[in-house]
Amino acid sequence: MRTALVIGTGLIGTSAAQALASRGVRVHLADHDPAQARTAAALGAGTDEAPEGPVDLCLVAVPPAHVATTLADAMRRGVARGYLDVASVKGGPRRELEALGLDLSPYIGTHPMSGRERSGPLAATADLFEGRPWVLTPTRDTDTEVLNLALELVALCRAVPVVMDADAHDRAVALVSHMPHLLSSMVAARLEHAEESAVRLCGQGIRDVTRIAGSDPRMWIDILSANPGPVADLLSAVSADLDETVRALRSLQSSDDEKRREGALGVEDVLRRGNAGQVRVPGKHGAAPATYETVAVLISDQPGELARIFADAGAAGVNVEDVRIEHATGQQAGFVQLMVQPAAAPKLTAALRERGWAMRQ
Ligand SMILES: NC(=O)C1=CN([C@@H]2O[C@H](COP(=O)(O)OP(=O)(O)OC[C@H]3O[C@@H](n4cnc5c(N)ncnc54)[C@H](O)[C@@H]3O)[C@@H](O)[C@H]2O)C=CC1
Ligand SMILES: O=C(O)C(=O)Cc1ccc(O)cc1
Repeated sequence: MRTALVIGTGLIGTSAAQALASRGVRVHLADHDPAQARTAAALGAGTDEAPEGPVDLCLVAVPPAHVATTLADAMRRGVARGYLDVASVKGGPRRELEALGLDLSPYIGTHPMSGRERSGPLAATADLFEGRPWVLTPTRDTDTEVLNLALELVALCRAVPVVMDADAHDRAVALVSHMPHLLSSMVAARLEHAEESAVRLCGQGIRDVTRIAGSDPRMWIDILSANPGPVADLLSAVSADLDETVRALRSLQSSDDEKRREGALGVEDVLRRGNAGQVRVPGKHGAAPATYETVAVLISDQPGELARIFADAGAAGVNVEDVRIEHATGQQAGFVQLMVQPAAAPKLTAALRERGWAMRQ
């Protein structure tokens, strides 16, 4: 692939454009808000000048409700040899395109399973998709040349291609993305009017559970509107679990020993089923869950501290597999938890200590 046009230069469009541009593809950037395309260009994602002739691949990265009209417009103008979108839902946009009566052989619906709770080009990073699944939903009618272009895009973004049927994809993401998103919002919503004295006790657990509740509601209304049935089915199963758990907790309040035993069994049941589900969540790069050792380093809230730690870990020859930041409430300091292979932990601890970092024992 030598040339590409990215329409919609927000988080996903700009991240993909940066990855392509960094690997030698000439990328053109377009957005209905020209300032977004200018910002993406300034971030090294390509040029905001229009291409002179058809490009190899047109990637549409606009909110789901605008995908079909944006694609239809681009296809009618003949801007590319192949057309992809990246929307978080796949069945609806395809049906909308079919209803518009277009030849869909040069189109594939795709979905990179990677993102963030922040929007816009300033949140983009060229490595956003590295090691993450990128779903492709070709059909019998898809042009082979376009499928090859899509696979090339996924490879250039260092993602892992996964081929699926569009409706099967929508049921799967209802389970692993859309239903969890709503639950995250519901947990976070309990904090809105909570006492400050309670909120200041927040630790890493609630940060993990509520991170995605910070996402743009306009985008999520679009996503959920295009997948309401599968999400409602899952939420109703969760609702049954909630009812059971409330009953169990009420039994635990009883003065009757037998009732309290029943209550404890009910609570244990949901916790154990949670354990069984949690171990199925793949680790980084879609591999089996890995057990890392955590090395915790004290940092002050100053610019460049994190970059220095990563540089020192790199100089010690240790690969940091994952990272978490634990802010100390009300202080200008916190701990960075570096997750590394267990065998590398003593080496990293020694190297960082030698370079003057304060380590948590
Ligand atoms: N946010 C995430 O974590 C993920 C999002 N997606 C999908 O990627 C797509 C883009 O999402 P984000 O990049 O997060 O959104 P974003 O809000 O960061 O960017 C969307 C961009 O599209 C532009 N836009 C809106 N309507 C347009 C139109 N009609 N023509 C041209 N440009 C238009 C906006 O100005 C904005 O720059 C969505 O379909 C979303 O479902 C897929 C995977 C992850
Ligand atoms: O922030 C995260 O961890 C996400 O999982 C973001 C995300 C949002 C929407 C998608 O369609 C895919 C991924």
